[in-house]
Amino acid sequence: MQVPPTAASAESSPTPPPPPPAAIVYEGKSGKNPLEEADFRKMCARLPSVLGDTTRMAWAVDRRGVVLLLACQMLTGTAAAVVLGFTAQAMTHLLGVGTVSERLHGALPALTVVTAAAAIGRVSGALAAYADGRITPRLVTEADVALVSAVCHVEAAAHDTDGFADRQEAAEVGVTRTTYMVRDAQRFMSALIRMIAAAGVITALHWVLLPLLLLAVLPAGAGAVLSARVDYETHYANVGDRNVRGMMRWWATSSRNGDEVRANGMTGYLTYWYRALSERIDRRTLTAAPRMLRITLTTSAVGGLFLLLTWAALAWLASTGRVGLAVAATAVVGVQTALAALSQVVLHGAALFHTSLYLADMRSFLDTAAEQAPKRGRLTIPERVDEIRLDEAAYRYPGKEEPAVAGVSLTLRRGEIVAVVGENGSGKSTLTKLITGILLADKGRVLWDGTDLADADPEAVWKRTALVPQNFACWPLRARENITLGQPRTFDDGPVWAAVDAVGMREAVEKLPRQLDTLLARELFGGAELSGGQWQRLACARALYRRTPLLILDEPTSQMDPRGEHQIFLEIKRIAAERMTIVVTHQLENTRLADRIVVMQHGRIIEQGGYDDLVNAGGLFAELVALTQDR
Ligand SMILES: Nc1ncnc2c1ncn2[C@@H]1O[C@H](COP(=O)(O)OP(=O)(O)OP(=O)(O)O)[C@@H](O)[C@H]1O
Repeated sequence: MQVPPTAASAESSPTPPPPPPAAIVYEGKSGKNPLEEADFRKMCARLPSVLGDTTRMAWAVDRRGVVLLLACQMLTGTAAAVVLGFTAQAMTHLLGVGTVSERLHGALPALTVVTAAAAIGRVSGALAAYADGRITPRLVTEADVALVSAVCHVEAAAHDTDGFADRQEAAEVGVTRTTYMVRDAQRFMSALIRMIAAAGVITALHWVLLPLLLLAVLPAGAGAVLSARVDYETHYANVGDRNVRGMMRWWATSSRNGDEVRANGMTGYLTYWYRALSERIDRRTLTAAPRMLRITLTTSAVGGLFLLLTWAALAWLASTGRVGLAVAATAVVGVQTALAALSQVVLHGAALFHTSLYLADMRSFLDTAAEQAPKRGRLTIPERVDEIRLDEAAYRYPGKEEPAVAGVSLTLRRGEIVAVVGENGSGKSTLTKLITGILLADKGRVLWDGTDLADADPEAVWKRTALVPQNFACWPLRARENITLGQPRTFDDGPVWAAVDAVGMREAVEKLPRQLDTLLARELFGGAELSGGQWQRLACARALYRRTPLLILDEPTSQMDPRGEHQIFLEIKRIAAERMTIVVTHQLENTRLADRIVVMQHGRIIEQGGYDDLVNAGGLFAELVALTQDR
């Protein structure tokens, strides 16, 4: 394996050092950290809504679990209050007057209650953890499925908008954080209840203890929230890099790209790249560590000072006789309990707040995705379509100066085969996306038997389309689902085998270990793999199986042998009468089968006609044909 030269060796090397990963800087709306303007008060004010949201989401997945959780929390809190209250009573007896046995006897009823309440507290705590265990997995699944579904449902154009993938990555983190949501909320709530109970008891003993106690814990609270903020800032700064690292990880380690990686000697560069990017992420994370340390040290010092004051105040109250010894002893227990509960409130409150930041990313992404879901009309498309008409249709990708399709007028009729040709980037694939309504024209219209695609339900349109895209998917599904895409037409496999035959794949499928039931993923146990051309044949079978009024094949035979290609084009001709067929191709010989050839350049149609007419016309088509013959 060739390792890229280091900076030192690069100096003596005649080749330049490998370039570091590109820096990705996002600007604009989605590049703004939502925390930049948030302050401590706003953060605290956010907790009730986070609790409300958590409850609502949990309620939607498991009502009984939520009821159990809430009941357990009330019980835990009450038990804590009872323990503290009766400890105070027991103290009064134990530190009161009389013999040891008389004092113990007097304290016994209170001690019994303390024991029972403590036991109830433990049991309800365990039940609360059980309820959390019931709710959380389903909550995570719901959030995960909501995210996958939202991404699958957005307009295709949404993927081209600035920062979409990064916001999706941030939302993915939100989904994983859902795991902690209920746990954090539950711990926060039970600490809060314990704290209120303890604070009540302390205030009853002497009011001055309460403000001192609060002052002792608040700095720790501020510290925890500030640390959460620093942590989130780091996370936010790393979103872009993590996103591209995740993509590269898949590309570099997937066996699909393994041959290219190895034979092109890319392993060294890819691992260098991966390490370099990971180190950049680490550097940002490490920069945050000293800030975190400063925050923790400062807030702990201030908190410790106030705690000292609390104990001093208690000593002063007891030594000056302002409170009795029994009360002072109870106060010690109360202060300890309240302090522990307050620290927990602060800790879990900060954790909850922290989690809420990630969840907010998830929610905001889901909201954005909902806004970017198709908002077109509800018109349906009948089973039979006779004509598709493009009326000065144009489309410009976001962030591009020039339109990819710059005003195309074209009419396709049932029974017709139209070949679309043109040089790379001339707008052929974009045109097919406009015809199928994957993209909606910015200007002009696309009409299916008079129905404007902007007014039609996209699902209704896509029920009538079949597409073999240039970059087709090799689904890790069984061979059967790779053809039907999970939409069987009959209970038997007749139509599936018909599609297999149409692309000449019967022999190959019959040789698979479990024929149509074979999992087509070498990476999975029991899975099998097809060759590149066989996968492409399967992608064609998938489109042919659908039997729709519109069939679009974008470079359908680029990986096929002549026999496969011949077979596909025979099939296209055989079924052409019942549909409109569009074939995008650079194999100009294949355009001979078309009724009409459309030549595109810079997003416009510059020539149209039959093969011989266009060759004789001496235009771009003739030039391209001549180039194919110049060997
Ligand atoms: N998702 C996208 N975002 C931005 N620009 C795009 C996108 N897809 C395509 N383009 C641009 O639109 C123009 C037309 O692309 P299109 O894929 O339609 O060309 P094509 O004729 O199909 O090319 P090819 O023969 O290489 O497949 C090109 O300039 C391309 O860079």
